Parts: sequence; C-alpha cells; structure tokens
Amino acid sequence: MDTTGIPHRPGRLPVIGDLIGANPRTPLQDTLRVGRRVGPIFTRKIFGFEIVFAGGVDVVTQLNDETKFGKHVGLGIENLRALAGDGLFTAHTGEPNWRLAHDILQPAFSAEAMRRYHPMMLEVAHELTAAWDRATGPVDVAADMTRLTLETIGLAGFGYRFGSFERTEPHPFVTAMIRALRFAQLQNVKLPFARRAFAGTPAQNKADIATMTNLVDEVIETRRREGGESRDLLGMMLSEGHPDTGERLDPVNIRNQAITFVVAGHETTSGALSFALYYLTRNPDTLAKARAEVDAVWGDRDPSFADVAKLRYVRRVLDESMRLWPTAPGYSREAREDVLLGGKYPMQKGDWVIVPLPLVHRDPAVWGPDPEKFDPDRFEPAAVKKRPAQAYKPFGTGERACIGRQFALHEAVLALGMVLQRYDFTADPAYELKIAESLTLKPSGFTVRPRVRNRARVAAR
Ligand code: HEM
Repeated sequence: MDTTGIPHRPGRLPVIGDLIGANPRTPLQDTLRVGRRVGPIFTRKIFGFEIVFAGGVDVVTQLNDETKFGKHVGLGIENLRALAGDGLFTAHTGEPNWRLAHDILQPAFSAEAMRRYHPMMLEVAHELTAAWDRATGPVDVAADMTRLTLETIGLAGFGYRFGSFERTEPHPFVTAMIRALRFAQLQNVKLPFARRAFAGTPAQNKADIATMTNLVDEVIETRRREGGESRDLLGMMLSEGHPDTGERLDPVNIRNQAITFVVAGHETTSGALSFALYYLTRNPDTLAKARAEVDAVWGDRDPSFADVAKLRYVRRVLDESMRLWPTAPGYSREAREDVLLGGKYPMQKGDWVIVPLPLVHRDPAVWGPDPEKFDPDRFEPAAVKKRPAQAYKPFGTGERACIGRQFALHEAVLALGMVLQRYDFTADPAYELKIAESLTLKPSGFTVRPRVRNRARVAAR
C-alpha cells in the first residue's frame, strides 16, 4: 500500500525506521502508544517493512463493511498455518474448506449445543473451585483460568482430559503449543538475532508441531475406533456432512480444525476471565454488585443452563473487561476493491490494514473523555443502543467473526459467577497491571488469595 502521507511516530530514522523502542515482546502495546499519539490511521515501519494500522471507530466502520473488505490472512496468522493449515481461523475465505467447515460446524455453537456443553463446563468449573479450596496461598489467576478453559474445550469439544488441575507441570501439548505460537508470532521480527533469541529454533518448532499433531491424531483415532453418538465438536467433524451438499471434512482438515479449536478455544477466554477478576478486585463496588446478582439469581445452588444468561451484570463486567483488553487484540482487513481509507489514503484491491482493537475500544469520540475507566454500565442495553455497532468488536467482524462466541460467553459467565458465589478475594494492592502478549493478551503475575466466603452458606461440594 502507498503509505505516503500516513502519520507515523515522530523521529523515524532512515534504514531502521521505528526500530528504536520497539520491543518484540510487546508489539501490541508499542502500537497502542504510537496510535494514541498519532492515530487514528498510522504506520509503523521496521527496516523496509511498513504496516498500516487503523484504530478510530469511523475508519473501522469503513473497514468492517463486508462488501468492501474481508479478512486478511497475513502476518501472524499466515505463520500459524504451519500449525493449523486451513483450519477455520487460518483459512483464506476463498479456500473451499473454510466455507465447508464453517457450515458443518456452525450447529456445534448453537444454543442447543451450549445446553449439551453446560454440564461439562460446570464439571470443569468445579475442578477450579476444588483447586482454589485447597489453595493455601495466592493463586496465579491467568494460569488457573487457562487450566479451566483448556479443560473445558478439551472435554466439551473432544471428550478429552488434559488433566490440567492434577498436573504440576503443563501437559506436553500445552508446552508445545505455547512455544509454537511464540515461534509463529516472532517470525515477523525483522532482526534475525532477536528472532532467534526469542522464538527458538526451527527444529524445536518442528518437534512442537509434531507433539500437537500426534496427540490430536490419537484423540481422533480413539474416537473413530470407539465410535459413539457424541455430538460434540469432534463428533460433528467426523460424522456430519454439509447441510446442502452432504460433503464431509477430509482427515487432514479435521486435524487442522482440532488444533484450531483447542488453541482458539481457550487462551482468549482465559484472558477475558483473568482481566475480569483483575478489574473486580480493583473495583470493590462493582464486585459487590456482581456478587449480589449471583446470590440473588443463583443463591447457593449450582447454576442450570438457563441461570447462566440471567447474570446480566456479570456479563457486563466481562464485556467491559474485553473492551479494555480484548484478548484477541486485533484483526486484519483486506480491500476487495480500490478504496480511499478514511476518505484520504488510496488502497488498492488486496492492500490490507490492521485494526488494533484496544484503540477502537478507547476512541473518546464514542467512549467519552475517560475511556480508560472500567465501568460495566457502559454495557447497559440503553447505552449499547446509543453507540455505533462497530465501536465494540472483541469477537471480530463479518463472516469471519468468532464462531466460538457463545461458547466463550457461556463458559466465562458460568465460571466467573461460580467464583463470585464461592470466594472472597484478597489481591495484592501493590500489583500493577502488566500485560503479557502472545497470540492473545493476559494479565501477567496477577494473583489473588481466594477464601471460601462462608462454609455454612456455600455448602462444601
Ligand atoms: C473471549 C473469548 C474469545 C475471543 C475474544 C475471541 C475472538 C475472536 C476473534 C477476534 C476472531 C476473529 C479473528 C480474525 O478476524 O482474524 C475469532 C475467530 C475465531 N474464533 Fe474466537 N474468540 C474467543 C473464543 C473462542 C472459542 C471459545 C472458540 C472455540 C470454541 C473460538 C474459535 C474461533 C474460531 C474457529 C475462529 C475463526 C472463525 C472463522 O474465521 O471462521 N473462539 N475469535
């Protein structure tokens, strides 16, 4: 794309561009800093490689117009194809397997499907509370939420248990996955020595991908052998055909989808839960209100499927947490035809820009003069109605938006409700929010000390 005239950070240098101050561990936070100074449309350039970002609600409204733009599979996502091939997240929209898998798997995320997953989500949430009941000191929130979400997608999606709450060391799949994701993401670092230092070696990456693939193949093989009528994600991949043509997913694609769902289906939800708990411990009035809702709606019982959606305020806490820190922090949009970006900058068909969501979610034109303030009331229905629809996009946009949105929201409201129902929290008042960036965002080093509220009221389970 011709970037002439698009603002960039002051002090760009010849050859190295904006390299000084760029940290390979915090590309998003570096981008947000630049965007706040020179946005809403801006570029960052390292050596000859320049990327255009768009973070204002007006320009993002233009980019989210599906007739003019679509998902761009590039940069970080293209690198993930080594891992997930033409799985839903990494497929190009034009690849036949994207539409085929999308149409076959859509029913796996219907309300009816959520009703089937609910008991499994509940079972795993009990594993979390059992672990927190046993805790004698502070617990690492992001680590435990990751255990919860990994177990949930494993069990509800594939009937597989990673055993996360029983292990002291992560499951080998998880270790391999974390390294492989880091490897993929850091392939974009332009300095070879920095890339090698942070990303690991190609040989290690190959071994990590093999570890993941072997486990997934084993799970699929076991299911094929044992058969059964399970209508979980794997069951649908193995047994359903396209609703119109009857065409089935091929074995390689099923493997790609399985890896995709495990990866896409847990890190993001885990981060969202962790940020929500962080903000609750920092806002005692909000926490009291959320807990009062849980007590009023659920009392001391385990929530039924229908009870979960009744926690309207808890849901707003999650929505507001994902506004400030959308855990999948951006997406790329590619022009379907020649257009003027923001009415100013020519884009040719095929050109693309990145949307850093935390900037969109803080645009003062929409979110007011104090967009950093955590305020779940921003998600009261009347307030939502007044806002442009494109101002809030934590689950992406258009036909490539998140297929797992309902799964994530049901799981997250359920889990957050259950920990509010059961615990008082003491958080370290000196903790300052530090964001860890990988493919997704998480609060790093955030711990709480959970204490069962009242053993007589919240019966031991
Ligand atoms: C809070 C939790 C979640 C967030 C914030 C989130 C966010 C997103 C976003 C922003 C996209 C679009 C990416 C793009 O345009 O490049 C996406 C796509 C996707 N997500 Fe999620 N996600 C979450 C949970 C889940 C869960 C639980 C699953 C599966 C069980 C899932 C599976 C997927 C898949 C398969 C895609 C690709 C869809 C397609 O292109 O057809 N996500 N997600």
